[in-house]
Amino acid sequence: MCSIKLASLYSTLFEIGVVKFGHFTLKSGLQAPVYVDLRLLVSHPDLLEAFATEVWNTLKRGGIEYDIVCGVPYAALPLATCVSVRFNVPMVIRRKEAKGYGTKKLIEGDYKQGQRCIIVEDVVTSGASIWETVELLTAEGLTITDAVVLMNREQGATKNLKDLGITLHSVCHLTECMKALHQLGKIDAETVYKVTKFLEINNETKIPTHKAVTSCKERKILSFKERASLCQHPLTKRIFGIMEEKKTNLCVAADVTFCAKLLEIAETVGPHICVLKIHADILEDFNSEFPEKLKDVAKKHNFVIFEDRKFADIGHTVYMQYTKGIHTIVEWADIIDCHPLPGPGILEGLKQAGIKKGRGCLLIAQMSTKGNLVPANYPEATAHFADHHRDFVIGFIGQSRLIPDPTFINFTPGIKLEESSDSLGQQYVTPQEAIQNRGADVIIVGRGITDANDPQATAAEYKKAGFDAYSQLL
Ligand SMILES: O=c1ccn([C@@H]2O[C@H](COP(=O)(O)O)[C@@H](O)[C@H]2O)c(=O)[nH]1
Repeated sequence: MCSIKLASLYSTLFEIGVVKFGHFTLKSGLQAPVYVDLRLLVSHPDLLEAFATEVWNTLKRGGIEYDIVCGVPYAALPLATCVSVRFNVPMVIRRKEAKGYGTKKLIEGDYKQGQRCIIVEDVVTSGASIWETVELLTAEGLTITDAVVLMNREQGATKNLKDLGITLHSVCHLTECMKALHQLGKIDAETVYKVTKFLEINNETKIPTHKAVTSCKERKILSFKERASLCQHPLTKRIFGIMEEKKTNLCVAADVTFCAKLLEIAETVGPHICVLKIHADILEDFNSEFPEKLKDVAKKHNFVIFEDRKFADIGHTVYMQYTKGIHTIVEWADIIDCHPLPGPGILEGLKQAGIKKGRGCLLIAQMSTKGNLVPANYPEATAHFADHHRDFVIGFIGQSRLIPDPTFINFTPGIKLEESSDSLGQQYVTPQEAIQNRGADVIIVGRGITDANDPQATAAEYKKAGFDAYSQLL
């Protein structure tokens, strides 16, 4: 049972449209029957102040001591500001991006190393945004052990943050709010049932691990030349050699539907790339002469060919998909990729055909798309898998570096010069973000280059951005 005071606050939240019931898509891509939009609080200063007082009381009841507050940008900034002003606690502001001029600070405000900071958040699902803020403030020397949230959706954040050493204090819980609204006659039993079921099924959302598992600070960054010298697999050695010689870590994804167009792109971007990635199955006029023509261009411009087939079946089937049919991929693709999901059999099947031809395989550890279902522990399991198949696995496709081993190549798709997304869930980060913060070695760029007015000049631009980003780490 919640207090009368909280019940009346819940009722007001419902009246002003902060808590809504219906069909919503969350930031993670998950479809939910309930949505909490606390950004609306800024239009109700009395309510904002009432909740700031509840935040303060929650921390007081928990006996939490702190010197500074910091709101998770941007939605929790008004709440943190209100706590700061109302209770006279100094505040710092975390910027989402460093300023490109002046001090280039990521945190605004005065603070000293070792000061205790409390993180203030409006709503939590997995706790990812709180954790991002904790990581950043900790790197700046602040001490963080606790966070406080206004509305806990009860979908895993408390446990996720506890596992990371952060105690989460919650002013309101979604189930409690829903029960209060039902008792007050604001919502019906069916809505309560739907939301309860949704929360039961989705109570273990994870903090996505898109940041490099092994950060650049923790591993020594080697030049591509040094990495080539360490490799056992001839193909990995060759790719690092090309990267060093051509000063490029750019892979172009030529997703076009006619062979002539693909060959034209290969000619145009060839001088700027180390790898050309294709999807042979989208070529409407694929024919037996095409692979030979593509191999000639690859030889001329010194790049390797990657067929992004994303194999995902049992060993016997993938062996046939790799070697038979109209594409006979094994005959011309230096690199292929597969999902490790089916288990070791998939690699055994591909290896039977690929090893003797000196081919290599990338394991798909993470996807770049919004709402993808890759579980949090999948990338680590993929890394383990790679370790046991070094004779064929040459690296990973993913959004973060999985293991520091410099003999694996990390390819990252979802790259554009500006952070953005497409209408079908693709999410883009910049070459700098992918390489410097997420540990990518090779950036995969598709439409950013192929749809540009001048693909050659744009490829040169991406080549420079990617190579500079890596060189700055050395
Ligand atoms: O997680 C993944 C895995 C593969 N891709 C592939 O990369 C390119 C990206 O093309 P853009 O035009 O730059 O979006 C495309 O061929 C995908 O099949 C990926 O995007 N995400």
